Amino acid sequence: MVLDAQNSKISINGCILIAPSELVSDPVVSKRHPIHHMTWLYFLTQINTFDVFVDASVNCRPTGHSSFSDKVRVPAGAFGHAPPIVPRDSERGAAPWVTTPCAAPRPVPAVSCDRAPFSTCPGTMASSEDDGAVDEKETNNRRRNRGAIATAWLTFYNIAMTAGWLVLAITMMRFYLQKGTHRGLYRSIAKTLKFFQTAALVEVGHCAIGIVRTSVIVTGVQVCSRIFMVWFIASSIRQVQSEESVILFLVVWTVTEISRYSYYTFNLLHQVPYFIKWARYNLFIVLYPLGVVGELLTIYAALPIVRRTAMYSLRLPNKYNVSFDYYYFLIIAMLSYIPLFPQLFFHMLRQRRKVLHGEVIVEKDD
Ligand SMILES: CCCCCCCCCCCCC[C@@H](O)CC(=O)SCCNC(=O)CCNC(=O)[C@H](O)C(C)(C)COP(=O)(O)OP(=O)(O)OC[C@H]1O[C@@H](n2cnc3c(N)ncnc32)[C@H](O)[C@@H]1OP(=O)(O)O
Repeated sequence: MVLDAQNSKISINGCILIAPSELVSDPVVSKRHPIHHMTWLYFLTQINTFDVFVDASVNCRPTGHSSFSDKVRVPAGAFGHAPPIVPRDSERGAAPWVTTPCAAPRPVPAVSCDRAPFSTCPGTMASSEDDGAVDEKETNNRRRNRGAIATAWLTFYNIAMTAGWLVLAITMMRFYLQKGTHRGLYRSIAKTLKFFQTAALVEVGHCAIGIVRTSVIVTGVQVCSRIFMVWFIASSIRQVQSEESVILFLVVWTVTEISRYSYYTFNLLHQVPYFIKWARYNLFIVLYPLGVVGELLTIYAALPIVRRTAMYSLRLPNKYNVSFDYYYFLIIAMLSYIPLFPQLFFHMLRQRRKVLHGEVIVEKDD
């Protein structure tokens, strides 16, 4: 990929993306942040505000929309200091790319954001003469657009969750140091764990109302699978509580959540210590598989108990005339890790590339 700051061009895979002339002639675009505004332009395109032209004369891969059927990655470091914007699925326009130069670009609306009212919105363009001031203004715009109440709530939520998981970590360490065994450890933390893990349901709401830019589905799968582990396995089946696998996923979750929520907190305050960012976006590479192993081994250990006791199962005949076998449900739950876990893991790998390597990753829906 080639960035041509002077001519406001981004060339990806040999295809050159050119800004509509209105934007190129904008003094801010042409003099100050040409490439930065190309990012805006690019994403505005995703919400159908502009056309972006792909110069078909330049050795483009297959013409038409399919020329961008792969991922298009743009290193965000090239766009100045403003953080990259990744559009949510719903914002990716149906056919934003054109492969031949069009007629005049559509007029630029004053505010071009069609996102949820609290969301970060790339709607305004800075016009200050000073580079730093321009970036500052844009950062402030993003902050303002999320809304002070939403930011205050997220900060409170993340601090509370960091504190909760720290309490869990300290309780577990103290228990182990005092008793020298993991037996009984789960019971000592069960209430706190249930409270803080269940509170994570709020995060699905954050995504749904658009105050954080994460998919509801990804967050929903992650949070619900954890809640299921806590309420319907570890807390319901006492016999599994002393399994080593329970301790494995508890330790893994605790380390993950302390680094995750503290990262979010510092991120909201715009002061992230590097080691926290590093921990958030590297530890999961080891912790995620370990967590999955812990969870699966625990469910596996629960299977014979569930079969013996027929817990949470409904046998026919009954007044509802339905049958449900929790044993088979657990087997299906275990199998569902096969398609679902890779999705979460690769989502995190993409987040990692975005945050640590400054790549904006846009996946074409088609
Ligand atoms: C009911 C029957 C169930 C049957 C079972 C089904 C099985 C399914 C398989 C599931 C396997 C799960 C295994 C798992 O439980 C094991 C483990 O967790 S092991 C530990 C390792 N795990 C992890 O590291 C994942 C931890 N979880 C997460 O990271 C999130 O939940 C996840 C949704 C996976 C990813 O988070 P997100 O998409 O939000 O990524 P980022 O953290 O990079 O954030 C993106 C941007 O959003 C901002 N953000 C997000 N949340 C907040 C917040 N609370 N406050 C403020 N800001 C937030 C974040 O800052 C990013 O913003 P920006 O782009 O501006 O930087």
